[in-house]
Amino acid sequence: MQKTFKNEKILFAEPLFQCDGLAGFTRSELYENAIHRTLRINQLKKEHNWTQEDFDIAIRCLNYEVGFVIHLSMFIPAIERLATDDQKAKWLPLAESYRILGTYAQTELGHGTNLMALETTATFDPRTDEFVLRTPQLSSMKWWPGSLGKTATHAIVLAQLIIGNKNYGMNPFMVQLRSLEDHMPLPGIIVGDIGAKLGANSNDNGFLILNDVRIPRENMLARNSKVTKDGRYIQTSTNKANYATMVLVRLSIIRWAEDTIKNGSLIAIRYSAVRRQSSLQAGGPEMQVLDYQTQQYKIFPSLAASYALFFTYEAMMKEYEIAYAQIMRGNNQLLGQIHGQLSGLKAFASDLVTYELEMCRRSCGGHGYLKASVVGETLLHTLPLVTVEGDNTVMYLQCARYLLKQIAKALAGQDVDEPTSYLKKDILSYTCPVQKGEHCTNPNYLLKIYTQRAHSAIASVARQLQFDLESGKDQSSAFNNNLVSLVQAAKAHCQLCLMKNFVESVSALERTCSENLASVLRQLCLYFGLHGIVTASGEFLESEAIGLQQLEWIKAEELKSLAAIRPNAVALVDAFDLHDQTVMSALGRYDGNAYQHLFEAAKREPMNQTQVPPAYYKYLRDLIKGQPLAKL
Ligand SMILES: CC(C)(COP(=O)(O)OP(=O)(O)OC[C@H]1O[C@@H](n2cnc3c(N)ncnc32)[C@H](O)[C@@H]1OP(=O)(O)O)[C@@H](O)C(=O)NCCC(=O)NCCSC(=O)/C=C/CC(=O)O
Ligand SMILES: Cc1cc2nc3c(=O)[nH]c(=O)nc-3n(C[C@H](O)[C@H](O)[C@H](O)COP(=O)(O)OP(=O)(O)OC[C@H]3O[C@@H](n4cnc5c(N)ncnc54)[C@H](O)[C@@H]3O)c2cc1C
Repeated sequence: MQKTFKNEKILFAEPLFQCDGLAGFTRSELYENAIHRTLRINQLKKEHNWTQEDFDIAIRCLNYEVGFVIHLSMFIPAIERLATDDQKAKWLPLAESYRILGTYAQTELGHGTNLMALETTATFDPRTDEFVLRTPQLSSMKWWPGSLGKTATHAIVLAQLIIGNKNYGMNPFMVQLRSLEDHMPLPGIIVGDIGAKLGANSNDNGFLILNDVRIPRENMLARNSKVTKDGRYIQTSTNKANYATMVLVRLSIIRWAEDTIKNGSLIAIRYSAVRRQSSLQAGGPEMQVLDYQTQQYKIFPSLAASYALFFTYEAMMKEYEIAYAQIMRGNNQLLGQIHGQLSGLKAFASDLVTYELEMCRRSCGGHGYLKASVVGETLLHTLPLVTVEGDNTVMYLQCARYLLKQIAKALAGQDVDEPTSYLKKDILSYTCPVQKGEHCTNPNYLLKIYTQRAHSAIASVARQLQFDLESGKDQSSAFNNNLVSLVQAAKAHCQLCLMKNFVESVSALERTCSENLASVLRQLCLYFGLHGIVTASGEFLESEAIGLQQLEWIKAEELKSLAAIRPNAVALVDAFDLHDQTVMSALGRYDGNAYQHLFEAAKREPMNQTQVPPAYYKYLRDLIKGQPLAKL
């Protein structure tokens, strides 16, 4: 699955990268440990001539538990996408050599989703050929950017550009925050950490107040628009090109989601293989819990999702590279498609994995509630994905907006983008391909069912919107009246994309891999398709993509699939080729000795470093000896 990291032994030979879940670390220790890790990986890269891909895989091996991730995942990519060639020549060498450490400061205390309403301003001062940056009120302060609190020396600040008394919308500005001499905040800069979070506490997400901070005109990243010395605003590309960095990160979130669900399903399946509990035969031997149908029903979806997201990421990476190669040459033809696709898939992938990770955690029983199992930690670390780079609901709506435009083109007989080509079909000519039970074992038949359900959902909400508009509702009321259906249509399209990528990828692999492997992957793909229909059966029935008889056959086939996957379940997670130090779970170790590793982890617990706790001397001793307690 993940390209085997040939340098794994080098990485995990070092104690720095062996922290078993980093249990007991304070926030400051987590923060320091993360920075230390990033810089040590950078040294290893130089010492062993690693490629940038090796460096990136090393960070993934550590579950991104490293320092200044934003510098690498957003600050540098933003310079690459938003700066002119001259600006790149100035800023990229500094950023790539860590001479400056950056963040992407867009979200404010009062606004994260609605970029048009961001309050930070950058006012052009022609007298001094500078921009004056200001966060005018409490709600304007930048709030959330990663590494902003204590690390970043620079920020790409997204601000409303003001020239004279005209607002030219959100534009990117390079702002130095801290001295490169003593790391103190510069004049006019108030910056700090926003406080402890549910997870990812090694990251110093921060706040930033800008009090009339002056920067030179050339600090406006000007690939897509610039201001001349005499104060003229010149737009050289669509202003949405300034959103480019977010599109890239939405793509990387699909990869992040894939990585986390692989960890979760590996822990749950390996533990379920070694855990024996109860028996179905009175007096019989205790069963591996992995043999209970309900346990398989709970955790095989995460296994299938791991492979589905792997194939979808690979497909979307190719789609993204084609789109951005064109966009960087000034051809924005694919901008809407890649934005619509990645908005929806980022939301769908993060929704899917946060749900399935909790199922993986629950399937580990009590031990799933221990930090040492790491599956709970993985969930906490994954939760932000439903919010970062765009709240999922808002992202689904962006995807739905794209789908509405595509179906309008299809109905007008115009060309549509490849990902929505199914909208050109005559929705009324559909006949469910599953006409008898055994037809449920054909993933291509299931794909036709997914296609009809998505087409029907998009067509239905488009019709309802049209009806609302024709009955006199204004645009925004008609939209708000149908937001739930729009989200539903976007989810249907995204689920179709995952199924399509899974079916097509397995079909391509069949031509080169062994029949044994092909049959295992076909089985997993079939299961993914069946399970997806069962869990959204209402929508599949409503769209008439299937009838009740088909649903009955599909549910029966899904349960049969569980038994078919069971013999290969452990091998399928071993195939992720994840090092124990990557998974870091006492329950998911390759050697299967869960109880021993749990006990080792308990022994490392700081509270166990002394036999008698300090609280005994303060409170318990007198209590136990019946002595009168001093006033507390
Ligand atoms: C919700 C958004 C997209 C609304 O944007 P807005 O400017 O208000 O435009 P419209 O919805 O009216 O759309 C206009 C037009 O622009 C197209 N478009 C929108 N976004 C993009 C894009 N990214 N790329 C290309 N094109 C885009 C849209 O399709 C419309 O096209 P038409 O042809 O139909 O006119 C916007 O407000 C938004 O993106 N909000 C989410 C904010 C966000 O994602 N923040 C992330 C901050 S960084 C972060 O979270 C980092 C986390 C670090 C970590 O991961 O740990
Ligand atoms: C861990 C973490 C790291 C982050 N890192 C960064 C960073 O490095 N840089 C940065 O700039 N930002 C960062 N962010 C901020 C993040 O991008 C925002 O939180 C995100 O864009 C959501 O915006 P919001 O928080 O304002 O939520 P809101 O938009 O206020 O959402 C609140 C609710 O309102 C709903 N809602 C909002 N608008 C609409 C609408 N139009 N239609 C329907 N419903 C709507 C949402 O669905 C949600 O349910 C980070 C956030 C987190 C959690």
